[in-house]
Amino acid sequence: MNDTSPAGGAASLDVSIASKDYHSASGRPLRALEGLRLTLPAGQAGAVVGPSGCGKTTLLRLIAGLDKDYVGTIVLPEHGRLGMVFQEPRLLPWRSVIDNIRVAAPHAREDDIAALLDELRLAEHAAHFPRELSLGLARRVALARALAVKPDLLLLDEPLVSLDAALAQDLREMIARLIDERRITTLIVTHDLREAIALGDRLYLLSARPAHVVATIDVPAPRRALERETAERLEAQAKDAFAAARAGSSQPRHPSA
Ligand SMILES: Nc1ncnc2c1ncn2[C@@H]1O[C@H](COP(=O)(O)OP(=O)(O)OP(=O)(O)O)[C@@H](O)[C@H]1O
Repeated sequence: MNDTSPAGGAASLDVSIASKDYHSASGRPLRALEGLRLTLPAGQAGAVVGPSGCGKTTLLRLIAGLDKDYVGTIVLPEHGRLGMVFQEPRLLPWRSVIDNIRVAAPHAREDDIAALLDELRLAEHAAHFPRELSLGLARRVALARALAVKPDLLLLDEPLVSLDAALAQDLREMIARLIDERRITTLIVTHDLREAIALGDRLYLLSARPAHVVATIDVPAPRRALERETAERLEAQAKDAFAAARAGSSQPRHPSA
């Protein structure tokens, strides 16, 4: 019924999900995704934006191979090594920060781990335990852990949610720099359009549940130098596409940015 596989030479992420149903305790099916297709070119950052409860986390879980109960095909970038950061950092509580990273990436070189800790401003926390970390710090450790495996695909689920504005901006800039420098194919899930525009090279706008892509918008490069005017234009364009989808004219389209 489904197929999740590393690409045989192709480097992009290709997702084609005919349907994903959940089954409630009463046995009534709940359709989370239907006819959802997206392609993310290698080395790019894609941002999946959609209303609360539309199926964003479900989509990430399918791509990560954590849930295989769906109808469709998912082709991962070559080699298919995944790094994932969940909304909750999910660190091992009995391990220090550096050991959390070592356990997840046993083949990582110590100097690569040290460089990651430096880049994420975690060096002074290397010996700390998760209970000693704020949510913002724990997210950074989770990100370091995901990057330490040198993923072919990085999956980020609402990386900035529940952080105050200053911390969110700080982490957003760190993520943008890391994925730009390392050219990691990255898929970010968010409910926040501005966050998506700040982090994504390409935006995938999802409909309400059952989710499908109602529009794909390319963010003009270079993303980091995006002018406020351009960002505002993209935001308006995305809002129009969401409104059109809600009004029922939700034909998939690819407006030029
Ligand atoms: N294990 C499950 N069993 C039954 N229903 C589920 C399960 N997981 C998710 N759902 C339902 O599937 C739908 C999509 O959920 P999902 O968490 O993927 O949405 P989301 O867009 O990530 O939501 P949010 O923005 O609130 O994080 C929701 O209606 C949710 O209640």
